[in-house]
Amino acid sequence: MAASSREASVGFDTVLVLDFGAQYAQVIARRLRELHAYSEIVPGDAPAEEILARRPSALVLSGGPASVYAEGAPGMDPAVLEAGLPVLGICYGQQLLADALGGEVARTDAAEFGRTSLTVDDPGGRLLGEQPLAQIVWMSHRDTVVSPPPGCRVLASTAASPVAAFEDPERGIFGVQYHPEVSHTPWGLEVLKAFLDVAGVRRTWTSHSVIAAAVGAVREQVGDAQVVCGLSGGVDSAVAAALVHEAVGSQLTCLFVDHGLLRQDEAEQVEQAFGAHSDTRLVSIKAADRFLRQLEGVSEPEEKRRRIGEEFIRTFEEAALEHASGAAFLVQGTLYPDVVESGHGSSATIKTHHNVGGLPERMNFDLVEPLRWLFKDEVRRVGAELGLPEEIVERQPFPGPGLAVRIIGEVTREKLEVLRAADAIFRHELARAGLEGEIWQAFVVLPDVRTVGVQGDERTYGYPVILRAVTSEDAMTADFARIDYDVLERVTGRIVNEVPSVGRVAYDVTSKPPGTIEWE
Ligand SMILES: Nc1ncnc2c1ncn2[C@@H]1O[C@H](COP(=O)(O)OP(=O)(O)OP(=O)(O)O)[C@@H](O)[C@H]1O
Ligand SMILES: O=c1[nH]c(=O)c2[nH+]cn([C@@H]3O[C@H](COP(=O)(O)O)[C@@H](O)[C@H]3O)c2[nH]1
Ligand SMILES: NC(=O)CC[C@H](N)C(=O)O
Ligand SMILES: [Mg+2]
Repeated sequence: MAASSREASVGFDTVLVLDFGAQYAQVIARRLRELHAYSEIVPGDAPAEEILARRPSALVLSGGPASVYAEGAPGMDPAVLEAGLPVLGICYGQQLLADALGGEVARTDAAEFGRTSLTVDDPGGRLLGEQPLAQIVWMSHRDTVVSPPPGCRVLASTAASPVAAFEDPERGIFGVQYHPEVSHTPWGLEVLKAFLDVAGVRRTWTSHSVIAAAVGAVREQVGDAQVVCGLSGGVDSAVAAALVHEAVGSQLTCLFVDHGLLRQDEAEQVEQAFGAHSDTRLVSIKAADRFLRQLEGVSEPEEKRRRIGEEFIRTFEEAALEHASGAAFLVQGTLYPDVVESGHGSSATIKTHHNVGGLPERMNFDLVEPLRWLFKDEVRRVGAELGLPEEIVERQPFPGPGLAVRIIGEVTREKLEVLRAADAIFRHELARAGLEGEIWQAFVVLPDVRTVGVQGDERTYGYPVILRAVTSEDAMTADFARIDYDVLERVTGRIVNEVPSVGRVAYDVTSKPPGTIEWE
């Protein structure tokens, strides 16, 4: 069905991150890619054949919540280590490596969480050889390696970790107790870079080479067949469409669906932006009635996504018959975080994004997803490189299920109107205050409750709305935006005055985690 990972990595040296349940295995993959080494995440316990079939040039073992000496602790197929690939273990990964190779791991008396002072005791090694002897690292552990595997030299220590880093470059074995992937470890990126250098990983993964590889893979996948692309006006589908257009030109027809869950004036704006300056055929489909019918009486978020995902596919199928000679390939702008959050590998399912887990079992399409292995910032760079205008490349994300996941409970036409009006005011005022650039996403949420107020000496009993604005790097983590109270006051004043049924406005100050960006 979907393009396999092997197609994505053709022509690039690949570093596989074996995930042992780390909170942010993605962050390791991101950092490696920042260093221009292509990286993907696989479940830590995947069979050796599966891992080696990807022809990795090196492996990184992630952190994880378990203790290696505990019963049932996640481990790896021993044949993976026997293959002799360069390996870097991080935290749990380091402990696993030590345990597998004859070292010793034990619980320490003093756990280390957060900022920790590290001493490089042996500056003669490859991993830390170029680094300051005293430095700050970020730790998150209770267990520690007390003796390294025979043949490995100890490079560094902290108060609670006698073996905070070890290596045997001859055998390609490296381990660090701390987290080089997080920005709180100032010399962390240098650790990863040193590892890639010793491992001989070629760092050739750039937007330019990504485009060349993706264009080739798309051509090979679709041949001279007709292709349709779900185009939302968002960054991901715009970049996916541009890539596919580059690959197969006039075989591509883009389908924009107005499902009645879009923001104020959005349909017209998308039609204008993409109809005007693009040489790709764009078909605009009015489908509000059928989507809203599917959502009648539905309040559970996963069920909303599933129904919307299915209705998208049915709409695309009909449109492909009518406008694209029954095209059997569907291009989607699916990104890596969509895949990860929908419960890929060993990560938990947070929400089944409509375009991944929300897809129906039966459909008449093979998927073409050239961005399935990319993070958002990487997609933006690819878009810029393909020459897409800045207003498209820098656009804030908007979820495919649209306002349906911002109306808590059942979606009705009346609630859609209330939310659209409030949302337009919030975004307009942010733009006026010049804050759009620093905010990842800003929107309004309509909860399923009523609230008492007083306006013009009269009791009101209307909706509260919640303003949500976040900063983020890749939507995997996020923080609430520190918006000026004056701006919030202006927004609130306008909303309660201009949207009659809203009597109260709140600002959401939750980060992700523990919240998610959307409320559903
Ligand atoms: N209104 C729509 N019409 C057609 N296709 C859509 C629509 N909304 C979403 N899709 C499809 O679902 C995919 C996933 O949606 P998603 O919102 O994650 O991406 P995007 O809209 O392209 O970019 P962004 O994340 O920046 O909003 C899109 O890339 C597109 O293929
Ligand atoms: O196309 C989409 N289909 C979905 O079902 C979906 N759910 C969340 N999002 C968007 O994904 C990013 C992360 O959102 P969360 O923190 O709410 O999980 C944010 O950018 C969200 O807007 C979706 N996009
Ligand atoms: N962050 C981690 O990988 C923790 C590893 C292990 N659970 C410990 O406490 O040491
Ligand atoms: Mg979108």
